[in-house]
Amino acid sequence: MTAEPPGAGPVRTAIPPRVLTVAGSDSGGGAGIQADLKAMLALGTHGMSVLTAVTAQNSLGVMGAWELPLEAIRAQFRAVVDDIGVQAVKTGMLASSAIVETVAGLLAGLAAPVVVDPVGVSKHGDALLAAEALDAVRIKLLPIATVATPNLDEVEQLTGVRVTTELEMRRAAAAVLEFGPRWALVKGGHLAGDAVDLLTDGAEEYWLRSVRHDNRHTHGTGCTLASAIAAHLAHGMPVPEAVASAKEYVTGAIEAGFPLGAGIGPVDHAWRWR
Ligand SMILES: Nc1ncnc2c1ncn2[C@@H]1O[C@H](COP(=O)(O)OP(=O)(O)OP(=O)(O)O)[C@@H](O)[C@H]1O
Ligand SMILES: Cc1ncc(COP(=O)(O)O)c(N)n1
Repeated sequence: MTAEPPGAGPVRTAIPPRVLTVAGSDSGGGAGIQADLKAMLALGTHGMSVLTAVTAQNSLGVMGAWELPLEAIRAQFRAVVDDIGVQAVKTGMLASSAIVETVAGLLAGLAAPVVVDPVGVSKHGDALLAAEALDAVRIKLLPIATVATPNLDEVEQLTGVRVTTELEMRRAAAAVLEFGPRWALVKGGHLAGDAVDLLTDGAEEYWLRSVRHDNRHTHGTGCTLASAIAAHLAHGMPVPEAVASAKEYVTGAIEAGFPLGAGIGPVDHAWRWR
C-alpha cells in the first residue's frame, strides 16, 4: 500500500449535479432555502441559493419578512450561473411583483429545467407573496416553468378554481396549464383522506397517492417536494419519474417529521440516513 500525500482526501469519481433554489430564508430551518438545501443534499446534489427575502420564523409562524434589493438578487444569480453553472432550478417565496419579474427575466435565459413552487402563504397563514404579485406569477413566471407545483389554496388564488374533491383537481390542473408551464403538479395535501397529487401535461396524467401520515409536524412539505423534483431533474430523470421519486421522498420525510418549538415542527430531510 502506498502512503497518501499529506492532506490528500478520497479521490472523487463524480461531481454532483448542481441545483439552484431561488427562495426566502426560514430562520427556523424548516421551510424555504434551508429546507431546499437539505433536500438537495439528501438527494445527492450540490445545492446553491439566491436569497430573495429573509423571514423571522419559527414553529409558531412568521414574525417578520424583509425583501432583498433586486440588485442583490441579480448579483447572487450571476455569481452562481456564470461560474458554477446550474442543471436545475427551484423557485419558492418571491414576495413581490418586482422580485417575480426580476427572477423570471433571469431564468428565461437559462437552459435548465425550472420547478416553480408558487408559494403564497405559510402553513400558519402568513402572506409570503403580495396580492399585487399574482399577475406577475401568472404572466411572467408560470410560462417558463417546466413544472409548477401549486397547493390547493395557490391554485384557487391563481386560477379561481376551487377544489374540494380529488376529481376537481383535473380542472384545476388544466387551468394552471393555461398559463404555460410544461407540467402542472396540483398538490392535494390539504384535502382529507389519502395525500393525492395530480401531475399532467395535458396529454399524460399521473395520480400520485400516498397514505396520509397522522403527523402535525409538516412544516416545509411543499418546499421539500419542489426541491426534490429539481434535484431529480438535475440527475437527468424525466419529469414523471422525478415527481414520483420526489413524492416518495417527501412522504418519508413527513412520516419522520419531528416536534421542535411549541408549534408545527419540520419534516425530516435526513430520514433515509437514520
Ligand atoms: N399528512 C400528510 N401525509 C402524507 N403526505 C402529505 C401530508 N400532507 C401533505 N402531504 C403531501 O406533501 C406534499 C406537499 O403538499 P402540500 O399540499 O402540503 O403542499 P404545500 O401546502 O405547498 O406545502 P407547504 O405547507 O409546505 O407550503 C404533497 O405531495 C402532499 O400530498
Ligand atoms: C421562507 C419560506 N418559504 C416557504 C414557506 C412555506 O412553507 P410552509 O407552508 O410549510 O410554512 C415558508 N413558511 N417560509
